[in-house]
Amino acid sequence: MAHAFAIETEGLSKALGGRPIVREVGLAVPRGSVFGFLGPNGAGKTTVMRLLVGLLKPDAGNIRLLGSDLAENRKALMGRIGAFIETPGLYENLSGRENLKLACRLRGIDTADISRVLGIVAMEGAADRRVRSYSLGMKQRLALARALLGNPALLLLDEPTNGLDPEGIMAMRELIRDLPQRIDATVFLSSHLLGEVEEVVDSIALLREGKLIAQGKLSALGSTSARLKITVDRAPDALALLLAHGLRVEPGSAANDLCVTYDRYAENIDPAEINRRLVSAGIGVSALAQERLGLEHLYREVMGPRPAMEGEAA
Ligand SMILES: Nc1ncnc2c1ncn2[C@@H]1O[C@H](COP(=O)(O)OP(=O)(O)OP(=O)(O)O)[C@@H](O)[C@H]1O
Repeated sequence: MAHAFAIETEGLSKALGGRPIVREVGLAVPRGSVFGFLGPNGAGKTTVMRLLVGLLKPDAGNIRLLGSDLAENRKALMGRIGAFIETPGLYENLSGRENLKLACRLRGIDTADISRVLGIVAMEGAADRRVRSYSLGMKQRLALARALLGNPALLLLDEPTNGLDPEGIMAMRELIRDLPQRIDATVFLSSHLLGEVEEVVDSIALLREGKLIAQGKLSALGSTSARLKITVDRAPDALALLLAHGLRVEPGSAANDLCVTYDRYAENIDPAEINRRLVSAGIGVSALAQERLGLEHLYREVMGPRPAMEGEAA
């Protein structure tokens, strides 16, 4: 049956140790998307993942995966979902291939699928070595291969680049970016690092303190804020003039620069009109550039300032 969403939750809530950890989360993950589930450490991302694969039972709310209710169809659904949550959980004394064979046996998957998934994660060459000798990046790739066994329609990846070195992060990122072309699946991916997912996902949800605070297509979410950078010959006069017109304007990084920040959808800001106003007040305008503020800006706005590091001034 066709369904628009690979994951849909409604009022999903869970308390752990007497503390509410997941609070009325309503996720809507479009089918076929690469979806980034973002939030700072401790926001509750792993707990949501564990609820989605049935490792935890919700206190309240519903979960629909691939169009079916998880509580009613858990067994059938688990055969269509690949997941990699928290640690890779591999047998160190077995080779990569043996780990995959074992996973096939446990899940009733034909072992003929092993060469396909090894090919996707580019691990054919190392498949017969013991996992003990693998780098963390290789272990993560093998864990991804295991999640891909049986050609799942939904793939849940919890912080797949956690603990990897920059090279490992790059390799995993490229792998995830290419997944939609290689497999016909929805990919739901959690991370606490925005920069890490920004290039690979098409939609995101932001979680803070167990609550969903934004959700939608990256293009829509990331591009609503915009900035107009203006270079003038009399910055203080220009600043006063634009403030008097009710614009959100502040001095820019250089002495002759001003920055106007606005919402592209909510506010109708016309750069040509601003230029005319400045020029007719006798202010020379030498440059006027419009730039969209990326997801980084939204993330900071929604998530609040980055907490000060140890030894850093507050
Ligand atoms: N079994 C548990 N009992 C009590 N509290 C728990 C339990 N499991 C998790 N928590 C708490 O729930 C909160 C959310 O944890 P969770 O691991 O879901 O966050 P996260 O967003 O995945 O963070 P991280 O990126 O650090 O993994 C944390 O404050 C954690 O200490």
